[in-house]
Amino acid sequence: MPIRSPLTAEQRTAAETMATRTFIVAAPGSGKTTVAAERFGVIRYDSTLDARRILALSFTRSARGELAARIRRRWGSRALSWPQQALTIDTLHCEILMFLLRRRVISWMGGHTELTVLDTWRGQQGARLMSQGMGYRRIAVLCETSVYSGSLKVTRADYHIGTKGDFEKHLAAGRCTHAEVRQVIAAVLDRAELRAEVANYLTSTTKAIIVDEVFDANELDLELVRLAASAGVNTTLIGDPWQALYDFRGARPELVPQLVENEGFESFPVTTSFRFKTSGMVETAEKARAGQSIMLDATSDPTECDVVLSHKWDNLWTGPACVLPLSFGRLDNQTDAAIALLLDRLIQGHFGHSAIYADEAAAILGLDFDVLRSNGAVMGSILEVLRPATPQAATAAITALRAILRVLGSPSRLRRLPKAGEAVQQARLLAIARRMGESHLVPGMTVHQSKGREWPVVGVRLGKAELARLAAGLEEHRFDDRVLYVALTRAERKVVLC
Ligand SMILES: Nc1ncnc2c1ncn2[C@@H]1O[C@H](COP(=O)(O)OP(=O)(O)OP(=O)(O)O)[C@@H](O)[C@H]1O
Repeated sequence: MPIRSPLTAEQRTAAETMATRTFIVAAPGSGKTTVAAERFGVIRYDSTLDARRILALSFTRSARGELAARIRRRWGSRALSWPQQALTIDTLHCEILMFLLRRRVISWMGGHTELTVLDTWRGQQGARLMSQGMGYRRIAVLCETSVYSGSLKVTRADYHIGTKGDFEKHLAAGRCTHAEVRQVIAAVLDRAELRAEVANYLTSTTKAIIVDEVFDANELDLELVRLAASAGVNTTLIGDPWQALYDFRGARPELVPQLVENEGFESFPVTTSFRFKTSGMVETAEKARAGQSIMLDATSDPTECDVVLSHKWDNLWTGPACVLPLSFGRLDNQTDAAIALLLDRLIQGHFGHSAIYADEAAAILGLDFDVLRSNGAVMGSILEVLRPATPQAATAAITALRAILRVLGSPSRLRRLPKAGEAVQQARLLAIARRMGESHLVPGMTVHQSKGREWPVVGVRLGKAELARLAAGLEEHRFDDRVLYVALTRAERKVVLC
């Protein structure tokens, strides 16, 4: 077994407690993920003979990946061998739903017991971008013990299915998204007899759950945690209320203290931060948490930064040309996807890893990402077309891009977009071209993407309103302030304005 890392007394107490309901609250860089990984092994390798799994849970794929990597690094690769698992909570929802279907506790349209669960309806038959006030979207409802289709007013812009026929065709084919899974699980947890089935499933399969970043949990996630804890599953919750960022997933950080109190969790604060290596950073992080005014210095040389962060992707693209953002953001059409793949080629060349959403872009275009990668020279040749950074070069590049994707096997025919759409794509290509002339590029990403990570020097691109919030003093209950807080606390040595 690998040698144990030197944990502080606080960290060790939290990781090794015999308590069965454990709540670990910790500041940035104080070792939340370190303690989560440690506790996983402490419970996994304790002396009790128990064949049930230890389940490490987080809320996004990247956070799950980071937690799994830390567990393996600390305890060796066998630490996560079957039945032990590190999952996103959405995957746990799917697992529970399919258990209920297989056991015929509830039934799905068409009698399916295995489902294809998509991230989004986007690209599926009948799906369109619907925003608030655009009528009703279809949802999954549970009547008695059968899943049917129902409807609900659109309250948040997203790709939804509005017509009953299209929606039911998907359900009858055993196809849904995580949203429908959550709708059904929420209905299941509302019914005592079905809730008891879930409790039985959890206690028979799972000895302990360790939930990292618990302040990103939504109401349903917390209800599942409550059920697991009250059913006797050893439950550890770890997080920092200042770092709750998943509002779009319905995160309800304010409900966590209530759950902790009502269910009798024992609290273990972990206070020493190992991230901050300079007195300046210690002071900045302390002031931010205390709601005191913060003034950041602007850098005259952004290449001194190891990363540049911003709330929104657009804000990174309008910044210095030496900052290469890892994405343009959400992919709304096939041309967006094509340009994301071109950006991926540039990012691969510079940083040796993928652009964010590159695999999603390949999927939208019906391309095999690995085949695309092995044809990297083709994308490289389009970047060369773009290099002069003129409008003519951008037009030539986009024309070549559309033609080449067909050659690479994309079944999609990338049509010209309406004039305004084409102008956006031209501007994006020119923004890529401008970066190609830079000798030193710094990666740019959103604060959401930076969560859980750290760099020596962090640049932040802030607007007037954000600077005003920093000057006024941050408040934990304000979502935008928490985004700023996470951005500031990614730096080990220095955080500067870019
Ligand atoms: N006891 C320790 N001794 C030395 N270094 C430590 C110790 N505990 C954690 N670290 C280091 O501190 C850094 C932050 O740890 P970790 O990522 O676990 O913190 P975190 O609280 O999860 O961070 P975040 O607030 O970003 O989510 C890592 O580089 C980790 O290796």
